[in-house]
Amino acid sequence: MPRLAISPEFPVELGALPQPARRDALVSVRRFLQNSSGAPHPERVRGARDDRVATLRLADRHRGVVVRQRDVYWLLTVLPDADAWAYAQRYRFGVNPVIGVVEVWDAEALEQAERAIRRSSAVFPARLFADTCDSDMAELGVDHRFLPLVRLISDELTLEALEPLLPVTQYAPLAALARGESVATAWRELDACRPADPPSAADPIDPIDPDDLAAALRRSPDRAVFAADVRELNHVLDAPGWCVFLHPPQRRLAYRDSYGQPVLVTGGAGTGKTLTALHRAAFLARRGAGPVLLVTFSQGLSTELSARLDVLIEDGVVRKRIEVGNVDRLAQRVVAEAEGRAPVIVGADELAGLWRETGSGHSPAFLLREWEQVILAQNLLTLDEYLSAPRPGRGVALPAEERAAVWAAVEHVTGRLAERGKRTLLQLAADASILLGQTTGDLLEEAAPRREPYRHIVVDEAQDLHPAQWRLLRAAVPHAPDDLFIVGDPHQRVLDTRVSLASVGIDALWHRLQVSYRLPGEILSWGVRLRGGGPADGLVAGVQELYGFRATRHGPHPVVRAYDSPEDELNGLAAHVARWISEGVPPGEIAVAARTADLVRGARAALKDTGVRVTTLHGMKGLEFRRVAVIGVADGIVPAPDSLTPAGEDLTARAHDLQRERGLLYVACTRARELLYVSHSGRASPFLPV
Ligand SMILES: Nc1ncnc2c1ncn2[C@@H]1O[C@H](COP(=O)(O)OP(=O)(O)OP(=O)(O)O)[C@@H](O)[C@H]1O
Repeated sequence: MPRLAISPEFPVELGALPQPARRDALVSVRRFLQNSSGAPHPERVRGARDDRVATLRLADRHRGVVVRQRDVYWLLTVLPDADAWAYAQRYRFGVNPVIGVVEVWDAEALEQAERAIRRSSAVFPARLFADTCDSDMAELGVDHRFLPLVRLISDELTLEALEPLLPVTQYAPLAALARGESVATAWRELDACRPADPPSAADPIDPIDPDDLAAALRRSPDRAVFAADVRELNHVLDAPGWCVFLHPPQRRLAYRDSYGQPVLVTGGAGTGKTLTALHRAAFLARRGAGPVLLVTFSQGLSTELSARLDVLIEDGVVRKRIEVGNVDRLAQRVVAEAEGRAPVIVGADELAGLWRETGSGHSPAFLLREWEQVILAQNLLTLDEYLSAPRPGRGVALPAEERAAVWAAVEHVTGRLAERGKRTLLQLAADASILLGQTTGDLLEEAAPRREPYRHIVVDEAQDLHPAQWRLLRAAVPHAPDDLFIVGDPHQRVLDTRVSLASVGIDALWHRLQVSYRLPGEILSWGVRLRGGGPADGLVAGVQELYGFRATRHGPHPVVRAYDSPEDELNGLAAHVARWISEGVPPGEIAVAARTADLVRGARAALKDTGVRVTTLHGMKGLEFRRVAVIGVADGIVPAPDSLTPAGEDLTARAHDLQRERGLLYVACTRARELLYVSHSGRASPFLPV
């Protein structure tokens, strides 16, 4: 019986075939797997650069391309006959001698490039890799057949031009050397291409045989998934690619056997943080050590994540072990269970009224911020604690007598809330963490009943959680291996909270994802300029840069359109969206976002009956679409003037507000997988890159 491995491209190419070719190809692949009668035979390809390559006739005028070694067949693609033969002749396949994963070479294009490089090397004597000796090259896994060409490369641009023709395992270490990095750094670039942790002395694996393609395929789950039977084959072919083929850094993080301490994964927009979190939750649930909570920002996002888990996890019993929700819901449940009834949350207007009653001389917004960002954030319980507490992020010094007045105001408000039986959401989180932190039963009894409701918590969109919410999460899971797996991006913060995990008692191991698989380079670099490219704080101690954040493909540049009036702008939007739909983009893959509710209403009216999603900038968080339009990106709208602290009141707070508004626009603009359209009428928002 043949052993069949499927590449990530195959299900995509199969899905793109017209019927009935698609149906016939599917039947042929099943027959091939089962070796049943009528199964296609491998046919050699004349002129193939790799003599292990063959084609399988899968449907009328359509062929699959396979690489064969012994009984293993790696099914790469399915194409019309002529294209399949051309594909089969073009590529060769190898094994990285250092990390043992498969390598795909665009051999035909490389031969052409080699001729050009030889010609230019006769003219330009410079050699980019003159300082790296052959043994270092071997240590970096540089292919011995490729090395003579590497030696002729004269500059970085030539190397960059070769990137699409080379396996990433060859390009990444060479690119690091070309940037002037050390051999050790270049080796780390290669190491990052491993889909699993390197073998340890305690757990050695078979040594790497560069001729053993089948073993290399088993080490390359991002390039090949083995299907043992028709059920597994159907899963690989039917499930979305993200369920089956994780990129190596994502897989390493999601499927590490165990972490001895909490883990934090940060990364730019579209680097696969949410996917990694979903796979980690699925992995932990399959292991079955106890209930898993997957926490995200909003109710809307948790519905989205729930639906994706349903797709990812086929086994209903495993799926049931994961609860998806947001922190507010968790807090509500814990408090409701303890108090026997649902807690009542105070409305924003009522709360502002209570602050006004205090007559403290500060605005309700100032008092609320002081309460949430200083007092609740640090869990300050007495005036003395408050008097001596630092006030990070607050630009106006508060002398002792003013602090006493603020404290009195807070006591007034909390007192009135208590009388009315109401709380804010942050108070609720604080109450819930206290309830979970209380010991129960006899303290002398060794096996006191545990209060933590979960064995594992996985957190998505972590950048916007408040310290009170972190304390609740910490209290909801016991200190044990694999307790907390946290993903987030401080550059996408849309709330005021800036908390380092260490400050809330979470000592996390920090990993980074750097490659955006969502964004084309053009949207990514425009977005980085919009975001300011500068560092952001939060989650880790100190700041994080966007440096190193990169894309894997190209696309159109973002379109920025200026209109004379808001009416023209809406007409322009309607015309663009109509064109996109006429180009065949499904309306569900288009989103329109704006800063204000008025603009959202206007856009909804202009796009009535199109089926396109229209939402606020906040509503775009965590989502993804093929095409995105962000409208009303004008001065006076973005940043929203009434969300900014007056400069006269607190300059630092104002600077933070501006960062938050910038982050919000950045989040909305980085939802586009394919095309981004931004418009304004009147003067452009000061955030837009020039
Ligand atoms: N392994 C993968 N297979 C297929 N697609 C992927 C993979 N990794 C990332 N992508 C693409 O990138 C997108 C981004 O993934 P994900 O939503 O997990 O990123 P993120 O880092 O959480 O993004 P953000 O922070 O911007 O919300 C996916 O929806 C998908 O289009």
